[in-house]
Amino acid sequence: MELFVVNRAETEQNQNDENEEQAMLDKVLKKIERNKKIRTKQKEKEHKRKAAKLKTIESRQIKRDLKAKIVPVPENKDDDFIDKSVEGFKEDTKGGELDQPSVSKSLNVDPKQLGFTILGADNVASKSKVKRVLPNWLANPTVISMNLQNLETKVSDVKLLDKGLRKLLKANGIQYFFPVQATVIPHLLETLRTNDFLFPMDICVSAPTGSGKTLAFVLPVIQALKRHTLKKIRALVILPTQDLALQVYKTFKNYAQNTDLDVCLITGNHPFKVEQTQLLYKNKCFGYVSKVDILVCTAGRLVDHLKLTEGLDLQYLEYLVIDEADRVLDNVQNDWLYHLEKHMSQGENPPYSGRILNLLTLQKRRPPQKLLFSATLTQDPEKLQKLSLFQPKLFTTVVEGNEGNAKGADEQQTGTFVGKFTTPKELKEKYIVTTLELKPLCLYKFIEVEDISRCIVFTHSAESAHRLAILLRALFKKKRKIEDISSNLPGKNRPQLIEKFSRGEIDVLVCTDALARGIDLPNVQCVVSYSAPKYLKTYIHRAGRTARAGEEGLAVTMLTKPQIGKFTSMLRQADKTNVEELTIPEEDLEFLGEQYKDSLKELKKIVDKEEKMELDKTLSAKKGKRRKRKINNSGTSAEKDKYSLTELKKMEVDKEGAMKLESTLTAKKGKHKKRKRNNSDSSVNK
Ligand SMILES: Nc1ncnc2c1ncn2[C@@H]1O[C@H](COP(=O)(O)OP(=O)(O)OP(=O)(O)O)[C@@H](O)[C@H]1O
Repeated sequence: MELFVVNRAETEQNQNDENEEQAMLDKVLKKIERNKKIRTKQKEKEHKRKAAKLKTIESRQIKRDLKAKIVPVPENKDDDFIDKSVEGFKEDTKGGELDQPSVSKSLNVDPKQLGFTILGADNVASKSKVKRVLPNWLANPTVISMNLQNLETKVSDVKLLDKGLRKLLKANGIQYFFPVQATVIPHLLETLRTNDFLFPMDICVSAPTGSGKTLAFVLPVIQALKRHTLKKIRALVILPTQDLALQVYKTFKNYAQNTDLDVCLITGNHPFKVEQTQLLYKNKCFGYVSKVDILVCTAGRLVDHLKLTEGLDLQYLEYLVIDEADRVLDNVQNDWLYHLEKHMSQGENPPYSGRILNLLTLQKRRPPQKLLFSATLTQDPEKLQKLSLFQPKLFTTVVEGNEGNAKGADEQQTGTFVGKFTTPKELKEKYIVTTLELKPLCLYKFIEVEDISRCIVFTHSAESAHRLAILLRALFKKKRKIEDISSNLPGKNRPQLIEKFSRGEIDVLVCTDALARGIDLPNVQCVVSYSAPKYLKTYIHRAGRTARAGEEGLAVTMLTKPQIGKFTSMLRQADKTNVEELTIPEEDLEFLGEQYKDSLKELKKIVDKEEKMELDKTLSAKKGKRRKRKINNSGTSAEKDKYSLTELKKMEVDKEGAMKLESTLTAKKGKHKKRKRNNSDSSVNK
């Protein structure tokens, strides 16, 4: 029985195993079947995908063939966006129809109907150039003549101009107005008549260097302000550099001499406190009172005063003049416009929220009239937008072709005129090709051969200006008086040097671009760009230091061979295609070899000496600082007082403070002496 039981159990066990095996087998078979199905599906998909790909490639090929022959944009003669000079744009002279390609014809595809460029084509026709669309006021300016030779407008003919000002002009030798003055002055005087009931329209003036832009704003501003006697800052004139601000200040002073108007200059050339006292004073009854009607300043110094001068009030501003406007607007470091607007919005409700200069018109308050001037005025509407110009008007000169025809005339009629940077007609331009090693010698030879006696040389840095001046001095010996001027020079010395050059006491002035803009120096025969200018604007302003006010002048640029291409293409932007090369034969330079070597040695000697002096100076300054620290830490109070007195005197910052300190010191000394005497007397008595 037991055995039977065991056998039965074994057969049952075997049966179970077989079943399990079968189930497993079924499972595997099912899995294989499923995988097979998936694979065939995938294969089908792959097949379909390949077929589709083949189809797209074929269709693309067809499109490409088609595209290669058709013109993408349908004809529209009035469309400014189509640059008709683009290759492929062929006009049928008979019917004005587009040149229909044969393939498109055969495929029965009309490019006019297509009207779009087919993407992905190999032979893509070059894209048509997108033309700038300017605001109407920029596209349709009032064109000013560039001719300073045949002047037509007599000063006495401009009856709108005040008699006193006309007299002063004559006294200064001005009989006729230059074209920019003849156009802008009457316009501003005319708006002055309507200012009381209409908000004044802002103006932008773009005219060549030396064409008399300064008087175009100085005279109307003086005439407008002298009508009322309210002592408030009513005109703010912003300039990019100290030297230029000083020059404009002098012009204002000159023409405001017979009026009650007070002109003030703030550029940082004087201590801050001194400038503050020039601007205003504090009255016990009325608080802060302005001493100024016309404020001439640099943007940076204006920001300092807006932030720190209590009582400075620009709420009564009638004119905001920005000379060299493109340069001033580029001045982002101090963000003068933001600070000015913030200042002008003081007391506004709601408080400052940006663009106050425009908000004023919305709030029906008279905004200051903005007058922008430059020889290279920006035509970037976005930059001008920053100033929130109110119904602006553009006055500009046009580039004249060789035949004397104004090129811009046609464009002006079509409303696409954008103007170009222009230089005076009297300016001659040349370039000299040389190597870096021979450049100074080349310059020397050029000045000598051309017999140039009044010349400005521009270099890229203060250091190179200084070294070039030393080298030229060594080369010329005493034949020419040469000086260098740069921002490294202390503030007071710069105007002195400029004055000296104006008086003719300096023959060659080597400088950096700090002097490139606006500076009006008489009778400059030639301007040399010793370092090639990087930008067209820089070139135009440098060259503009000569050929001013209708005089003749020469601008020479020194180039190395690799610089020629970039220079000529830069000039092409201003339509200058005939600037000639001026050759200085190398043979002429060869026999100067010994002289050049000696001069270089002298340069090295002087530079070494200067560097040593500079080092000594820094060392003594450090010593001074250490001494100061020592005295502050451990010195007696008498020593401290004496030290701070000398420091104050040195700085000339607070003369009153220095005097007070001096008097307390002498009083202390007196007391000390008295005490000593008393002591000795008492000891004698004893
Ligand atoms: N109507 C005029 N007749 C004679 N000379 C003039 C006249 N107007 C201005 N000038 C003189 O022309 C020179 C150049 O004038 P101004 O400095 O105003 O030129 P600008 O256009 O401002 O030049 P820049 O763009 O370089 O600043 C000055 O010496 C000035 O005295």
